[in-house]
Amino acid sequence: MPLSLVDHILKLTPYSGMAGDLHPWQSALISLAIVFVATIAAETMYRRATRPPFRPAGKLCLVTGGSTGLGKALATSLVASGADVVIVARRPAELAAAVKEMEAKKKNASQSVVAISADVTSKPDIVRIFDETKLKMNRDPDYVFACADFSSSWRDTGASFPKMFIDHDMEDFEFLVNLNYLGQTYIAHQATKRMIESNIKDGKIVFVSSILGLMSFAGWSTYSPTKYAVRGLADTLRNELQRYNINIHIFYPGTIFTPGFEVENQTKPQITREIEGNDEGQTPEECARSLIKGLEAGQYAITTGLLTELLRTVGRGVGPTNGFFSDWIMSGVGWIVSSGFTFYMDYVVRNAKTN
Ligand SMILES: NC(=O)C1=CN([C@@H]2O[C@H](COP(=O)(O)OP(=O)(O)OC[C@H]3O[C@@H](n4cnc5c(N)ncnc54)[C@H](OP(=O)(O)O)[C@@H]3O)[C@@H](O)[C@H]2O)C=CC1
Ligand SMILES: CCCCCCCCCCCCCCCC(=O)[C@@H](N)CO
Repeated sequence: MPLSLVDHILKLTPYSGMAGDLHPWQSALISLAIVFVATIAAETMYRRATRPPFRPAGKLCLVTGGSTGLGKALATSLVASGADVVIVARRPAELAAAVKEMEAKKKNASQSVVAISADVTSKPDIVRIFDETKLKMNRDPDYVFACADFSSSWRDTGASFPKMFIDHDMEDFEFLVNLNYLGQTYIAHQATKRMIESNIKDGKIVFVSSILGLMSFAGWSTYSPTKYAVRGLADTLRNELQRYNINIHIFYPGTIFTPGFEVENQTKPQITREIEGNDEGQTPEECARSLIKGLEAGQYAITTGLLTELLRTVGRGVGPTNGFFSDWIMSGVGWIVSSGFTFYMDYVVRNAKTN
């Protein structure tokens, strides 16, 4: 029998004695394994060569919602890695306290940490955020992180979340679209303009969605749709802004133990609590670390653990994977698990004694 390609390769190895003895099936299987390993190696090399760089040292980072919770943990970590940071939120006292904490984390004395009090739902404020940044820092931001959220802010609006659909006022829906969806849209829009104007190289805009941008259930009728919407925007801009060398990322955290989380728990229906109880949760610092790890790996869609990984891969739609084969395998598991979730969530809702 003529020698197969595998036999020729075997002859180059310490197993050269086996050349010619292989069954055609064995040859075929070994060939497949070789192709598989070579493809994964090529993919890994290609990803490394093309991944958008994340090097915060010396960069100007703008973090909305940077005074508490995830935004604050993230901004603090950016300061610790040598970045200049601007944090944006409304309440001046929280901003000042956060800046003070961050000052202590600076790597070198020349770094600046600045706070801007502004409302991301106000169009004039959006422009002012970038004008003030330029005035105070003398340049436009390299990286923009859109972390501002409703959670700690509903107290002064009268709106409250989460609730059952029928218990909401119509204004509640409008409020969250303005803050969670339009707030991130406006920030990204203005950031894009400034980055193009200033010819920023490898600029970054990071959107913050949620596990509730990948799945939803009872209690989240106002919030979850805005987090799905953020994904629609991120998917669009990831494609469109490549022309300007602006890299887009979207983050899907699960439960984070933040001030916002405490506030939302005040109105959280029992059903919502019960379903959410399956999520372990993270501290803001752990969550910020997950985000940074994903940025370092150059991932477009970044998650925080197995649960969000399963949902990300099973619901990818059309967009980049974080690994062609690994995501494929993960999505197979996700396919089964997400069907289980559906039965479970419906069971909880149908059998609940009260809302
Ligand atoms: N906590 C959780 O369980 C989860 C949170 N997320 C997401 O993570 C992000 C951060 O959440 P989290 O850390 O819990 O939020 P927090 O409520 O702890 O912090 C919210 C931040 O946003 C600021 N903010 C609120 N409204 C506005 C506004 N109109 N203009 C400017 N700044 C504003 C707040 O300051 P101020 O009120 O002074 O303006 C504060 O700095 C959000 O996008 C949230 O949706 C995702 C998954 C889970
Ligand atoms: C087989 C049975 C398993 C059932 C699994 C169901 C798991 C669901 C976990 C959902 C966690 C929701 C976190 C909300 C995060 C968020 O965005 C809010 N905190 C808003 O701030």
